Amino acid sequence: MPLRIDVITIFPDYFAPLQLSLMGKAQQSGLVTIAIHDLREFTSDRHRSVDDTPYGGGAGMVMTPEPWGQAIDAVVTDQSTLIVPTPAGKLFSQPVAAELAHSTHLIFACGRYEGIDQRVVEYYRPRIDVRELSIGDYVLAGGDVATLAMIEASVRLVPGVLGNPESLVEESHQLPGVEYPSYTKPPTWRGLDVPEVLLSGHHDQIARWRAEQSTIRTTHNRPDLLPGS
Ligand SMILES: N#Cc1c(-c2ccc3ccn(Cc4cccnc4)c3c2)n[nH]c1N
Repeated sequence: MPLRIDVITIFPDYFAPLQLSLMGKAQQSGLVTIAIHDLREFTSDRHRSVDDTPYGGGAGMVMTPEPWGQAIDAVVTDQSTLIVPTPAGKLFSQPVAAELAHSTHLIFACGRYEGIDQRVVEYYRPRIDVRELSIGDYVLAGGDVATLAMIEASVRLVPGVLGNPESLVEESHQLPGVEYPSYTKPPTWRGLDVPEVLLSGHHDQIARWRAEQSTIRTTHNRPDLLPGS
């Protein structure tokens, strides 16, 4: 049963990259189906409006609930998980990507402006799994880039999408800490040599060196990922 993904957005063109590379191959192989829906197709006024002023005042505009209700109703089933990207969401992570990779149907609601009327989340929460997710502690202009990131991180974990599942084992955020540095040909580049141990053929020594490099890199770049931190 392929993973079905429906993306609802006012900027469908943001999702053209999903036809390329690994994501494109995943769709061609039938492991994943991705459909992009223009929210404005679900409006009923001649201006195809999707936003209005916020109750309680404040800057910016808020996305009105009805177009979202119409759009989500058009694709939702009792197997759906509704993902709402938002700066206020729980942090998206590799474990969350793995959960999403094993879902049946994902609906991504890509908001813009100051976000989507909260009643959309409130309406669907008693009916299906609803997850408000953030990809990090910085503010984007909308949910589209976050959705692209979450789709890519999740779809690459769908069994069969990656040619060599081995490559999933040693990558950052799978193992504790970050991954070791990588090198390839030429053995010397602009006077810089590849670490000798990697050319030695001594697999135990290489494994030990890589573990040391992972710890050094984690300590320097992501001490928060060190065991016991
Ligand atoms: N995931 C995620 C996000 C977002 C994000 C996601 C959806 C929307 C819809 C609108 N905005 C702009 C906006 C600006 C200011 C306040 N509230 C909203 C979004 C930002 N920003 N940063 C993340 N990690």
